[in-house]
Amino acid sequence: MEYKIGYLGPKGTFTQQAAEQLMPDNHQMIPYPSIADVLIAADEGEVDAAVVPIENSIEGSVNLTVDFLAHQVELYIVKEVVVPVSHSLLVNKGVALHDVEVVASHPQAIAQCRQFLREFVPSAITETVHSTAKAAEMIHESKSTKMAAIGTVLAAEIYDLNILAANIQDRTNNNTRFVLVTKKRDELVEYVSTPHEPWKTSILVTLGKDYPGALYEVLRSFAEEEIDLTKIESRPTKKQLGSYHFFIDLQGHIDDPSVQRALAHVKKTGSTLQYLGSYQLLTFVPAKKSS
Ligand SMILES: O=C(O)C(=O)Cc1ccccc1
Repeated sequence: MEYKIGYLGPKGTFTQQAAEQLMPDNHQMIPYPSIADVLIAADEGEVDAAVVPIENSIEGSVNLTVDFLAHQVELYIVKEVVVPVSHSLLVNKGVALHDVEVVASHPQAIAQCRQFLREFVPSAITETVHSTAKAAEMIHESKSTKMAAIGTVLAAEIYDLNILAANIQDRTNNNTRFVLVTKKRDELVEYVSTPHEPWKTSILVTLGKDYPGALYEVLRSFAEEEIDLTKIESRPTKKQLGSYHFFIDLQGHIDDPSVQRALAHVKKTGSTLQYLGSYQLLTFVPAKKSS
């Protein structure tokens, strides 16, 4: 089966590298200019699935992705991969560090390299664009002698740029979680899942009404079933100030009896549940260095 897979483009993003690992066979890989565009494309059936970043070990959730999954589209996570992210500072040939007046990239990439920027290009201003590779493409096309991009080594090759500095992220341990999301949940889960690997489930819980211990009751439902939570994050419901819902990742499959019992209990407390998918983790395989 050949699928159409949308990813946050253009060519040379970290997301493309994640997409190629998540869907390694011969699929049609289609770059989209923003996270919103690729999620809408998957929601409207223009592609079979989309790959987007969802969480970073330094900066936390990619809010745009998380909020889109909650409010804007009906898509399910069917697989995740954690990619070690190493950023490079990319410029047109002949440009030196002291020439750099503007540093462009995805906001998370800029945020992950703050210390480097403050130390080495303290007077440069930053410009945020939809992806790291978009910044690289922009610099190549504009032939700018004042701009640098933060991006991948792959983008340096594709857009014919020099790497002024490598590994510029503030922490060496910089990992990003990417997810494969789709409307064709059952078909794609079957395609990407492997036997004997553990499952995770993502849900969104909205408290029914606010009372002392409401969240505690929700958490107790999982504790009683001895279900391990791997993430809990509150995000505004966007309805009024101070109103939140909770993104919860838990260990187990939605069909596990203990998960079913816990979720039934959550519902009994008056909370509503949105299922975001049960999926497995793909182990990332670093690309072999070309010699
Ligand atoms: O995939 C990319 O290249 C992006 O622009 C998103 C991103 C930014 C920073 C870390 C990982 C992914």
